[in-house]
Amino acid sequence: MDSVSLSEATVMRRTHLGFMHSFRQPFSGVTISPRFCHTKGSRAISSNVSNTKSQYVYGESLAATADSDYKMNGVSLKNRISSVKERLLLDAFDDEYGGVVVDHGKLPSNPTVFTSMLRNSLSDWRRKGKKGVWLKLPVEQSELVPVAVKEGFEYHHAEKGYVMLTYWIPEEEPCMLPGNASHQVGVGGFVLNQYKEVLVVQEKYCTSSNTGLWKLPTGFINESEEIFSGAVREVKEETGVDTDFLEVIAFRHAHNVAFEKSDLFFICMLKPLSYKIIIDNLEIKAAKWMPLVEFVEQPMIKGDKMFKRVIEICEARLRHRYCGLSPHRLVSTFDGRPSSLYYNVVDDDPSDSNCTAEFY
Ligand SMILES: NC(=O)c1ccc[n+]([C@@H]2O[C@H](COP(=O)([O-])OP(=O)(O)OC[C@H]3O[C@@H](n4cnc5c(N)ncnc54)[C@H](O)[C@@H]3O)[C@@H](O)[C@H]2O)c1
Repeated sequence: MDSVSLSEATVMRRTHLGFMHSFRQPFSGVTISPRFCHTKGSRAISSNVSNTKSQYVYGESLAATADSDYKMNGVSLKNRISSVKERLLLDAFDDEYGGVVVDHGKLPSNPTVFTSMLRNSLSDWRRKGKKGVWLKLPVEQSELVPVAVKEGFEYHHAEKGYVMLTYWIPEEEPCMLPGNASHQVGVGGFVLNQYKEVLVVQEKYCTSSNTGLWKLPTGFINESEEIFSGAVREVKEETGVDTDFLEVIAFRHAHNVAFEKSDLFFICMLKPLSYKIIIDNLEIKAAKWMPLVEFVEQPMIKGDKMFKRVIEICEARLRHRYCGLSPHRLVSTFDGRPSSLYYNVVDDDPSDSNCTAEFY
């Protein structure tokens, strides 16, 4: 109990006595800590209040009194009572699907208090017909995870700083909560210079069958990063070469790639803006400009259906016989978010087409 705050201790004792029973205790018999009674914009109930007004009790009879907006020391008792009751429930926001999102910034630190508040909240949400519950538990409060799991919550996803758990309340309806993100998103840069040389790397860590292979620079895009800027960043990080994004030439969709996750791999055509190579020693063993014909002749590229096809597509693009997808920034009124729509030719506006863009 040493890390339990006064307010949490109060909740714990109530829990022990029984929820409604403790509510029926007269003011004089209940220790109310200033923090427990504190509401936004009003002062805490002081101990002399409880002595003076000891005839008023929690529960239905007090609620009746509170409804008439009885005042103690000039402060509305009605507000105070609802504040005390709310403190026994977890703070949560409604979501647009009839569910609730628990405010992780206001979680109690003590697992016993959390157990009680979670149970009360689940009953309350069930009574109100709520559906899905989202509970984000920060890593600093990881001791609350087993409590939530014991109450029936399931893991949804985790990041470095938290684990997200969910609970589906309606027993008669199938769970409609969406699953965790199902894909990782990768990018590869096809960068060609004026001598028809392609920018290639040898990876430091790769399967034995790929040892010695000269390949396109590849990597993963970061959270909230655009495909076009992720490709430019990856090429810069691995080779030191600055580029301009031109087009998405093709993308590959594969499954069960990393811990059962699927993989979207966008092959991007980039225009070189610099030529000097400075490799990233952590990831890359070597990098160079390699004649395209030599690159294609590598047995691993020649024998790989996907890479062979990718090179064919890139060559067709060089001859203006093929057109990739270029990003167009727009805001959709559907969700109000700025986003990138990738497309190629717009028939009635040839200037919008990127098929004429040069590569170097
Ligand atoms: N590498 C290829 O030859 C190749 C071929 C086809 C498609 N792709 C696509 O390229 C995209 C990126 O793949 P990639 O092969 O460049 O990524 P990768 O697996 O090489 O990972 C990128 C970097 O992340 C780090 N990393 C990844 N997993 C790690 C781990 N378990 N421990 C420590 N460090 C780790 C390493 O620094 C690594 O260089 C994917 O979409 C993939 O499908 C790559």
